[in-house]
Amino acid sequence: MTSPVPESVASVVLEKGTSSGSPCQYPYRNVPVYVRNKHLCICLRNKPAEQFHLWDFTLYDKLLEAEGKMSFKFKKKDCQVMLQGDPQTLRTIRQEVLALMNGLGVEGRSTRPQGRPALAAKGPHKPRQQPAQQANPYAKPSSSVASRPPSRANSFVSEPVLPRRADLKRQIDYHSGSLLPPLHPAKRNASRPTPDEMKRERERRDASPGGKSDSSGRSGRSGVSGVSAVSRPLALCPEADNLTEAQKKVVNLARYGKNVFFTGGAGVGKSYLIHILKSFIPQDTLFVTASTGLAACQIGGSTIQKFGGIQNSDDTVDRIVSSVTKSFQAMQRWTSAKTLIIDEISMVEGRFFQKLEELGRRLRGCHKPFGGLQLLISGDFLQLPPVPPNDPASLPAAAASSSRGPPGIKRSDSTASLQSNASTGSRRGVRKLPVIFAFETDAWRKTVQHTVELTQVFRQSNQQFISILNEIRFGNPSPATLTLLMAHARHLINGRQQQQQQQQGQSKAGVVATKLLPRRKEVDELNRESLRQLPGQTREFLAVDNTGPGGIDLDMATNAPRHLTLKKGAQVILVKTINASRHLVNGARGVVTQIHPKLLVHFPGAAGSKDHEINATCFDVRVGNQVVATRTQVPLVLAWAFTVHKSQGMTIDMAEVGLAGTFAEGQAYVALSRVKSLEGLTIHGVRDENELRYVIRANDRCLLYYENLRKAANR
Ligand SMILES: Nc1ncnc2c1ncn2[C@@H]1O[C@H](COP(=O)(O)OP(=O)(O)OP(=O)(O)O)[C@@H](O)[C@H]1O
Repeated sequence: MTSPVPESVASVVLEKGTSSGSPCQYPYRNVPVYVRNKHLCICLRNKPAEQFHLWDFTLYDKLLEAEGKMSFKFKKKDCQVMLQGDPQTLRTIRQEVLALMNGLGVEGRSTRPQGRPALAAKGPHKPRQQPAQQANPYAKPSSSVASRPPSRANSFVSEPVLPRRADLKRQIDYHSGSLLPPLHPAKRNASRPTPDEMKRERERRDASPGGKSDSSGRSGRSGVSGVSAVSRPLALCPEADNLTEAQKKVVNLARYGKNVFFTGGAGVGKSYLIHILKSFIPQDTLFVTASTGLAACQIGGSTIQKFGGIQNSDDTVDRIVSSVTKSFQAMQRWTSAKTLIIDEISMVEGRFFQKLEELGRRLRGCHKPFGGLQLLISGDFLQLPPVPPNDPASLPAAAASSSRGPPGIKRSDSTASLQSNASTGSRRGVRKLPVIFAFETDAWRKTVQHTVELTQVFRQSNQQFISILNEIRFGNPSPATLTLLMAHARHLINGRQQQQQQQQGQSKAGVVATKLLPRRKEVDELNRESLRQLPGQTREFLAVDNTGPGGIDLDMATNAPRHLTLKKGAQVILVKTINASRHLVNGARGVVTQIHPKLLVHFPGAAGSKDHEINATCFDVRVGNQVVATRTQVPLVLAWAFTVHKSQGMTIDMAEVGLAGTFAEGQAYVALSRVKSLEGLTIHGVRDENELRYVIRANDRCLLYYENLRKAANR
C-alpha cells in the first residue's frame, strides 16, 4: 500500500466520454489528489472521491512541467484526468502513480508530448504503434533484427522497440512543427539525391558567392541536397529565430535524423543549441547526457554513464553488457532511446566512446553504429580533455582484466598533456594511459555523419577580446596578446592600482571577482577561509536528498551543495535559473545581504535594485524523462573561488584567474574565456610572458583535427 500524499492539491478537470460520443468536462479547483490503495483518488467537494483503479486501466500520462499541467488517460474507462498545479506536486503524484503501477505490473505509457494536450477536442488517445521488431538484447547481434525479449511482469511501459530510421525521421519532422509535415517514405526517397546530384550541388554552391558558409540555408531551394528542406522556416521555439546559419544547420540535420557533431570555441552557443534541440525532439525517446555531472546539470540531463547504466567505465564491454541486461531500467533506456545528446564530448575518453558504441549495438540488437541511435554530440576538443584512464598493467590482476580497452582504436603515440594526473596515479601506484580523444576512434568515424563548426561568439562582444581568446584556444598567443594579458596580471599592479582595481571589482555592490583555480583543494580552502574572516553570525542550510533506488551521489550529480554555510557579506553564485526574465540565471553573481529571517541576496546584474529572497528549490537528476533523484537546497554556492573544471560552460562577470598549477591542455583557455570582457578579467600565478606562454597549451592532435575540419569545409 502506498502512503497517501495529503498535501498534493491541484486543480482537476475530469473529462468523461458520453454515450452520444462528445466528452463532458467537470472542473474542480484545488482539490486533494493522492494515490492510495492502488487507486488514484481525487477528493471532490460534496461528493465521494473519484477513484481510478490503477490495476484495471491502461494508462497514458502526459506531463507538461513548464505549464504546470499533467493528464492521465484511463483508456478502459474512456476518461481523462487533467491536473494543473505546482510542477513539484504534479511530479510527486506522477511518481506515485507510476511507482505503484510498476509494482502492480500494470501496463501503461509515459509520454511527454510537445504540444498542449488537446484533450477536449480529440477522441481517445491512441498511442503510436511502434514496429514490433525488438531484438534480443541479451545476445550479440548476428543480424539487425532479432527476436523480441520476453515481456516482463513488472513493466508499466510497453515493450521497448527498436527505432527505425524512417520512423525516427517522421517523428522528428512531425514534432518539429506544422511547417514540416511527415513525408511519405516514397517521397523522401524520391527527393534523396544521388552522389552525382550531390556533387553537382556542391559545385553549384561553391560557385555561388558565400555559398560555402551558407550551405544550411539557400542550398535547399534546389531540392537536390539531402538537407534540402533546411531552407524551410523553422517553427521551433521563440529563441530559434535568433539562431545563426550554422546553428540552424545543426537543427535541420537533427530534424532529418542525422548524427551531428557541433563544435566551436567557448561561448558560441553549443549549450544554447542543446536547449533548442530539446524543444522539438520528442522527449520520450530523447536522452540528454554529458560527460560530467555538472555539465549534465547545466543542460538538464544526466551523465552518459548514468544513461547507460554503467557502473565502471573501465569494465570490459562483456561485463557492462551483463550488468546492464540485469537492470530493466537501464535496458529500457537503451532500447527506447531514439536520440542521444552528448555534451562536453572533449571529456569523454576515446576508449569509453568506443565501448558506448559497441554497447549500443549489442544492447539494441542492431548492427548499425550505436545500434541505430541518432547521436547529437557537442563540445570543443580544444577545451578540457578527458581524464586519462588507468594503465591495466599497473593495476592488480583482477582489476586489470576489466580495464582493457576495446578494439578499433587508433593508438596515439603520445599525448603532449600537461596533465599531472599521472601524479594522482603514481600516488596510488597506478600509471595512466595516454589519452585518446573520441574523434580518434573507429566508433566516431562510423557514427558522426556531419560536423558543423559554430564560429560566432556570443559570450564576448569585444572583437579584440574574441581574437585574443581565439589565439589562446589554438595555443598560439601572439606577443601582443601576451603583453595585453600580462597587463591584467595582478602582481604587476602596484598597490594603488590594485586598490583601484579592487574598488572597481567591488563597485557592483560588494560583489568581488570570482577566483578560478586549477585545483579543488585550493578552492575549498579559499572559500572556507574567506567565509571565516567575515564577521557576524552564520546560517546553515542542509539539503534534503532523495537519492532514489540507485543511491545516486547527489554531490556529483547536482550543482547544489549538501551543506551550505552563509554569512551576511558572503560572495555567492546562483547555480540554477530561478527567474530568467529578471536575470536571476544560473551563474549570476551576488552577495548575501541578510540571512535571518529571510535569505536575501543582492545580484547587481538582476532586474530591479532590490535584494532577492532566495528559497530552497528542487534539483532533479533525470535520466531521460524520468526524475531518478532529487536534492532540495538553496540554489547558491560560495563564489570567492571555483575550479576551472567546474566553471566550464559558465559565464562569469568578473574572474580572477589563477594560472599557477595549470595541469591540462585547454585549461587556461577555459578559465580565460569565462568572462564577457577584458575589464572583468584579472590574472595571477604567472610572473612574465614566458610563464604565461607556457600554461597556454592546446593539444597537437586536436589542433590537427580542427585544421583538417577547416580544410574539408573549404574544399
Ligand atoms: N543564437 C544565439 N542568440 C543569442 N544568444 C545566444 C545564441 N547562442 C548562444 N547565445 C548566448 O551565448 C552565451 C554563450 O552560449 P553557450 O553557453 O551556449 O556557449 P557554449 O558554446 O556552450 O560555451 P562553452 O563552450 O563555454 O560551454 C549564452 O549566454 C547564450 O544564451
